[in-house]
Amino acid sequence: MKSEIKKQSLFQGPIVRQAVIDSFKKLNPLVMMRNPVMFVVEVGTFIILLMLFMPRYFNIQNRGYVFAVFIILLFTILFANFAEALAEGRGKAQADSLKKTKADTVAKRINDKGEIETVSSTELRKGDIVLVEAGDIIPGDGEIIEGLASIDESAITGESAPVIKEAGGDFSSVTGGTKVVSDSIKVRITVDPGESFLDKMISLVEGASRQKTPNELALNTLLITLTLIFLMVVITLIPIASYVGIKLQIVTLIALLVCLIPTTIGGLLSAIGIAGMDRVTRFNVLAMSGKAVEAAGDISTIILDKTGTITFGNRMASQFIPVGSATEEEAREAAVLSSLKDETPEGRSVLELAKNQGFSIDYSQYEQAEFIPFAAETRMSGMDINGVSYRKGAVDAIQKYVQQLGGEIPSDLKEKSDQIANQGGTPLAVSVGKKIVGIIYLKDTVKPGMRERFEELRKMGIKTIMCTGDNPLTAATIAKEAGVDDFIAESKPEDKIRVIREEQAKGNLVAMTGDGTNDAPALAQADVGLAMNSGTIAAKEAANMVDLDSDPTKIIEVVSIGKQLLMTRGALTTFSIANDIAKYFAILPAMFTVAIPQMKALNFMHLHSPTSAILSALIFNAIIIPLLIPLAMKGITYKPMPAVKLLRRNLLIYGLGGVIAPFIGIKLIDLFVGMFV
Ligand SMILES: Nc1ncnc2c1ncn2[C@@H]1O[C@H](COP(=O)(O)OP(=O)(O)OP(=O)(O)O)[C@@H](O)[C@H]1O
Ligand SMILES: [K+]
Ligand SMILES: [Mg+2]
Repeated sequence: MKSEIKKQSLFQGPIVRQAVIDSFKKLNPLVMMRNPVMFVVEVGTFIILLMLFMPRYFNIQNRGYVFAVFIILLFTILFANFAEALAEGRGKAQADSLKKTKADTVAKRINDKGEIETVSSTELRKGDIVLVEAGDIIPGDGEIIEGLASIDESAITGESAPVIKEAGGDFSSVTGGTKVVSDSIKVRITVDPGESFLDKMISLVEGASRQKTPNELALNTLLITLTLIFLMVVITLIPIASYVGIKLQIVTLIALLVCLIPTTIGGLLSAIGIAGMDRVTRFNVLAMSGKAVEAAGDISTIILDKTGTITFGNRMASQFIPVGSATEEEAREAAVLSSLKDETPEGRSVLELAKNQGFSIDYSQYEQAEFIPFAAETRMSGMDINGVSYRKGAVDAIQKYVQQLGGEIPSDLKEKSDQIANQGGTPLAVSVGKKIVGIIYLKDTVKPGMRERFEELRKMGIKTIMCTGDNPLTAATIAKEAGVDDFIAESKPEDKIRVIREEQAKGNLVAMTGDGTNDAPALAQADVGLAMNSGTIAAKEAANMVDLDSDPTKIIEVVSIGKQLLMTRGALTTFSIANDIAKYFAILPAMFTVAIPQMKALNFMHLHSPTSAILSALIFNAIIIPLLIPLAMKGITYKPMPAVKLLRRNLLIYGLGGVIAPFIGIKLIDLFVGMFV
């Protein structure tokens, strides 16, 4: 587990240089149009440029003043462009290093005749089977169909410790570009060229597929409305001014407009969003959309599965316990027979334990048998031979199964399975025909630190629900040990979806973490579906986030980042609008004092001269954007506390701060500008 963020300086040389170049490229009006507030500034700047070229036509006397306004406005736009380019640049740098991983590799494809032919990885198609041996790079995304290998996934996760992947179960998916360190596996390729995980990851961090989120769209509408209102305010000033006998200069009106419209948030808005996505990536979580990250900031319930999420998930058989009149030998033999072709880790661990206990078996006897693979629906697995059925599975499932066949339930079954469940283990009942002969004790352990992590979530006001296919006693024991708020036992895949839908119906946003194919529908239904990279392909496709480190508690960081993103955007919007109001008081008196001496009373800032006042307000308006870039990119620090308290705190800092800051800032700038004008 590693959840500390990868540290990286905000202003790295090459990224900054590229961002400066991009700031100019983004002056293209077609690009600028996507940001209506800054587009208005650009139009104003262009009009002023025309005035500079045709001073006589516009009757310009003070060309120096006009030129100064032009330069300041140009920089206002460039600063906003720089913020966005800088945020984008960090993702592009990461994409470049991923592209290096994506170089073509040689694949050993197995053809219909079972022969191996060497082809380029780019020729592989969905459904192809390849052999990957120790030292080979896995040529494409796929699922292991045979074998077990340790795999170095550092090219994608940055984590150097190899991970074990094996056929069957929840740890069977492999990613193209990673390397087999030991053993050999057969992999069925599951994607066509260009659709691989790495391709998706590159386009994601590059921001190529970035779209405005619902929150951003809503805020944009607000900003456009404000801009239109202020445009009207400024236009109505013209008749008012001429009524009192002042002819307002167009330059001054444009300057006033730019000061009033929310340029600060308009300039930083997209940088905030991009940086939020980038922060998630830095935690080794791939978010498929900004919408998912924002939703994470608002969730109130998290559904987690037990095995592999809260516990380590290497459920290993540790004991065969006979029940009823059966002996331990009978229980062991039945357990083995029900697991002969069970490819899940649980199934293999049964064979392993029996072997270690000195049990041996003649496999050739069972070639005719019909195998029943494990299914989350039935919660059983086994085999049928010569009319006898061998089954193992969840105790309640096996009980129902033998009762249907007319069998009896041994009197000691409940006591013995409860004992295992009370210790947090999973009991699997084993049956031969309609007789239950024993119990397999599957051991699993809760991951360390879970209790603290769930406590953190509780402080954020988020409820945790553990959803497991396991029996209620085991579930209760693990739930208590891990400290989740609630649990649901014996749940099938559709039960997980039902729980999520019920929460959503109450108006709550729900997050779900999972790794298995049986989790896929629920991952898709949840507002935030976080799949483990170690998990199955179905789970990863259904989810809208993938954790490369396969650490389910990462959801906590994702939630924090989501909250931070929403808070940062809210705080800077508040600051920006509060700011604009203050600028009004700097500029308006300056415009009118010449004609109406009484307006002097409003000039409590005692700015040097009307021209200096306007220029100072404009300069403040411009430089506040780069000054706030670090805050926009790093985000406001989030500490778990109730939402109301948080809101009050932020309003105080950014609302009040936003009103006060410009008075101080403009006054200081005026002291300097006043020396020249
Ligand atoms: N290989 C197997 N053969 C028979 N029964 C199994 C096997 N593996 C698990 N079971 C039983 O089926 C139940 C459900 O298993 P499953 O892996 O689907 O759980 P789940 O819904 O993913 O929940 P969790 O992963 O939190 O335990 C288990 O609790 C166990 O009783
Ligand atoms: K402004
Ligand atoms: Mg599971």
